[in-house]
Order: sequence, then C-alpha cells, then structure tokens
Amino acid sequence: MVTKQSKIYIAGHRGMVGSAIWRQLSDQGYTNLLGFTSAEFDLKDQQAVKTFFEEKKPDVVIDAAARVGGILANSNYPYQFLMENMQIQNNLIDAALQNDVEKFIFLGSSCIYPKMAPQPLKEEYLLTDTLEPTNEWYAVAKITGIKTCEAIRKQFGKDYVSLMPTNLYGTHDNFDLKTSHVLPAMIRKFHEAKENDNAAVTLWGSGTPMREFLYVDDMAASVIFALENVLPEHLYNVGTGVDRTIRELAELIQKVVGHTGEILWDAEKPDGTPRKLMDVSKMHDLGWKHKVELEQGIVNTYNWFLENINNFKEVKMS
Ligand SMILES: NC(=O)C1=CN([C@@H]2O[C@H](COP(=O)(O)OP(=O)(O)OC[C@H]3O[C@@H](n4cnc5c(N)ncnc54)[C@H](OP(=O)(O)O)[C@@H]3O)[C@@H](O)[C@H]2O)C=CC1
Ligand SMILES: C[C@H]1O[C@H](OP(=O)(O)OP(=O)(O)OC[C@H]2O[C@@H](n3cnc4c(=O)[nH]c(N)nc43)[C@H](O)[C@@H]2O)[C@@H](O)[C@@H](O)C1=O
Repeated sequence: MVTKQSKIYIAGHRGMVGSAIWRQLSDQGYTNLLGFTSAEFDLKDQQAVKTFFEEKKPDVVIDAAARVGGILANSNYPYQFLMENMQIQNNLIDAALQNDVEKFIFLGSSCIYPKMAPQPLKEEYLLTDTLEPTNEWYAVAKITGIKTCEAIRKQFGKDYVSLMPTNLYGTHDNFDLKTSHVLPAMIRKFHEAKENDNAAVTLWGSGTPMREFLYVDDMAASVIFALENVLPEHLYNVGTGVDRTIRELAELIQKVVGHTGEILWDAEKPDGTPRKLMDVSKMHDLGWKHKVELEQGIVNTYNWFLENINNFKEVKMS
C-alpha cells in the first residue's frame, strides 16, 4: 500500500516529466522522494543501479528516465535510442524486482503502436503490425519495457504498470532545435523569428501529419493516479483523445507567440507517422482525464520559456 511516507524513487526527476511528477508529489504531501542526476548516477551502469537499490530500498519506482528526442534525433541515433533505453529500463526494472519494490510505473510512448494501425489506437493493437521507421528503435526499447513489466505481473503478481504517453510538452521541455520535439521547436523558432523582424520560419516536413499533445502537468497527474490506485491491466494510453495537423499546430503557436512572418516547409525533413491518436477511454473509465487544453498549455509553456530563456541550465537550448 502506497502512503505519503512511502520511499518513492523518481528516475529522471530533473526531466520535463520527472520534474512535474516531483513537484506534484511534493505539493501533495509525499515526504520521502528520491532523485539523482545522470551525473551523480548513470542508470546505464548495471552495478551502480544494483548497489543503489540494495542501499536505498525504495518502496516505489517511477521511471521517467530515458534517452528522449524528436523525429530527427530518433532517426539519426537509432543505436543510442535502442541500447541506452533498454539499459536504463532493464537495470531499473530488474533491480526493483530483486529488491522487492512493491510498485513500478514505466513510461512508454505512443510510437509503440503499428504505423498504420486503425485510429484511435487501442492498447490491444500493440505488436499487431510493423512500426514507424523513424523511431522503431526507441519503440522496440519501450515495447521491451512494457513486456518486462507485464511478465513480472504475470509471474510474480507485482503491481508493475506501463503508461503510454502521447506527445508531451510543457515547462522544462527540451528546446534544442536538433533534438527537440515539434512543439518546443516551434515555440523557439517563432519566438526567435519574431525578435528578428518577423523573419520567415522554416518547419519540417509537409505539415500534414496529425499529432495529439498532452500538457506535462496532466501527464504527471496520470502517473500519480496510477501510483494511488491499483490499475487492473498492465498497459494504459494517456492522452487527450484529440489531435490536429502540424500545420494547425504551427498556426496556433504563431498566434500565441505573436509572429507575423511567413511559414515555410522543408520537404527534405521526415513527416514520420501520419497519425497516432490514442484511445484514452480506459484511463477515462478509471477516473483520470486531462485538464489543460492545448492553447492554454502553449501559453503556459511560452511564458515559462520567456521567464527562463536566459537561464540555460533551465532551458535546454543546446
Ligand atoms: N517528451 C515527450 O514527448 C514524451 C516522453 N515520453 C517518455 O517520458 C519519459 C520522460 O520524458 P521527458 O521528461 O520528456 O525526457 P527528458 O529528456 O526531459 O528527461 C529525461 C531524464 O532522463 C534522465 N536520464 C537520461 N539518461 C540517463 C542516464 N543514463 N542515467 C540517469 N538518468 C538519465 C535525464 O537525467 P539528467 O537530467 O540528470 O541528465 C533526464 O532527467 C521518458 O521515458 C520518455 O520516453 C513518452 C512520450 C512522449
Ligand atoms: C513523442 C514522439 O516524438 C517523436 O515522434 P514525432 O511525434 O514524429 O516527433 P516530432 O515531435 O519531432 O515531430 C512531429 C512532427 O512535427 C514535424 N515538425 C515540423 N517542424 C518541426 C521542427 O522544427 N522540429 C521537430 N522536431 N518536428 C517538426 C515533424 O516533421 C513531424 O512530422 C519520437 O520521439 C517518437 O518516438 C515519440 O515518442
């Protein structure tokens, strides 16, 4: 039974998702949170992870640590996105099992589903067809994590559960233009172009793919929902259930930022999967639902970006 005094280790506690989880747990009176930076403790190091669990013996593990990036980073570094993510998650999950951790929350991604699966994507579509080529390595790593947690539920009866976030955005996001996801990249590009006399902004692909976006505070709330409840199944989609084209997203962000110049599209860059809208009815039926709609989330994120733009430690710009 998880209580406010349970020792909860948040792997990746400084990341966009991990820091939101930490903030919300602290605000809700959880007094025994553990977190370490990758400089203090490399989760790719199996022995270091084993020693950490033997010494610290957490009651709960929330895994928000991973090698994360947008479509270009995934496409350019397939080996790292596969190997690093398998090392991190396998070290954490196995050490948790060996040290009798009662609850483990694993974060996957909507890219685990087949590229051309029917939409909206249901959890049972996992492994029914081939993956999107631009991020299949990251997806295979995530699928391994999901199946590992499922095996532990089946064989050892432990409450290890996997949440599948849709595209996430928000405060403490990554704004580096080479490795970031589309939403923070657009905020930065439109902002810098506005400051440069409303110069034209060049975006990637055709603008026709569709994406669903969940604000990071809602994602953190879904993790705490999974922490405080024993969810009956092993895998749950977490999203808003609403998507839009990348072009529509660009026009919305352009409006929020106040850029008035031209938008150009670089067809040399990949579009990625045409659509990956998730069916979120299972989490809705259990009682979780998102609260922050897209335009408000973009306003919050842009305000945070402006407040922190000169603090490079906070805003990952390179
Ligand atoms: N952002 C998104 O759109 C989506 C994210 N997700 C998933 O959500 C989770 C969190 O993502 P997000 O918050 O965006 O990612 P971030 O990149 O913001 O944070 C990742 C965290 O992982 C930590 N980390 C990475 N490698 C190591 C390592 N070798 N050893 C120790 N710590 C490490 C980093 O620690 P440090 O800061 O100390 O270096 C960082 O805090 C991930 O599992 C990701 O796959 C799923 C779907 C969408
Ligand atoms: C969360 C999810 O995130 C990734 O999948 P993705 O959603 O395809 O990634 P993305 O956000 O980078 O792109 C979404 C769309 O947006 C277009 N796009 C336009 N202009 C820019 C731009 O300037 N930057 C970026 N990054 N994309 C742009 C881009 O061409 C694409 O069509 C994987 O990590 C995947 O594994 C995963 O889990």
